[in-house]
Amino acid sequence: MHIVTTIAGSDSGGGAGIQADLKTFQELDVFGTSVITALTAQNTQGVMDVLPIEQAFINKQFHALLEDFPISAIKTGMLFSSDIIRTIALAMTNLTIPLIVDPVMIAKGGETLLQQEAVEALRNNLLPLATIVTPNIPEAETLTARKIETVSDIRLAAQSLLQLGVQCVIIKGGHLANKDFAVDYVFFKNGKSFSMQTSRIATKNTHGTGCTFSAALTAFIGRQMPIEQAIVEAKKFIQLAITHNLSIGHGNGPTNHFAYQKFKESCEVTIGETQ
Ligand SMILES: Nc1ncnc2c1ncn2[C@@H]1O[C@H](COP(=O)(O)OP(=O)(O)OP(=O)(O)O)[C@@H](O)[C@H]1O
Ligand SMILES: Cc1ncc(COP(=O)(O)O)c(N)n1
Repeated sequence: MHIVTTIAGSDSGGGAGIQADLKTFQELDVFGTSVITALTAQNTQGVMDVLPIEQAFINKQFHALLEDFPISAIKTGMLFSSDIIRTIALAMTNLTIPLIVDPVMIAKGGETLLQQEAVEALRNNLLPLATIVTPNIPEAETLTARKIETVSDIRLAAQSLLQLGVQCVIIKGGHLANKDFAVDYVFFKNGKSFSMQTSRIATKNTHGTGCTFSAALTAFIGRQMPIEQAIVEAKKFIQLAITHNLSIGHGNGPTNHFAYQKFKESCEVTIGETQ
């Protein structure tokens, strides 16, 4: 059994954060473990409050796992503060476990999940240790201090992130003006790149899409799947989870983690160039 870890915030509403990650891990046959960085009082309508966990206790959770389990992949989600980021980065130094960093910054409702002052720590302390980083367009803009409006801007932003030492950058194109397709752009350190296109699902139930995508990627990487295949399978997982989204709650409902196992054979991802 492959064992993977999510280092993220708890979403009491169950659609994002630790809860989305563990549901995804379960569906993909890996054993999920967790380090909780913050509690959120949250539902499909928004984040009411955030309670960060003390650094020393985050450290204890992480070391409890490292001492007992042969972890095969780790992901990070909501990290909230520069202190928490530095704690995780320090614990990750000298580990050779693949690290997937989802640079969560702002919730769908606009609430802060990463303090402004923590962006530098994310760039300087954690990204150099990352195997894969998965920003959406606003996150990539914040991390690179560049405006992104075209595919050529995406390429420049990815190059700037690769220069920090990240092995692979996936920029999720959900915020580009494209009503028909959801296109993500993948860039590797060795210069290779490709795009992944699926049909855009018209739904408001997209709570936790970023968390679920990066958790699926972590599960496939943890299962030792080759990285390019893992990225495409994770795109299939999130496409099916959004297609079969759940209308629960009064706001932005969650995605459906059960859909992939049922429908994976029928999901098409079109691979293209990044021009
Ligand atoms: N409506 C949608 N239909 C199909 N895929 C989507 C949709 N919304 C997001 N995705 C995909 O879900 C994955 C996670 O996207 P994520 O939500 O983190 O980023 P985004 O789409 O760029 O931003 P946001 O959803 O915050 O507008 C990506 O693969 C993205 O392309
Ligand atoms: C605890 C927590 N972590 C992350 C998100 C972001 O969710 P999304 O995946 O929709 O960007 C969230 N709303 N809450």
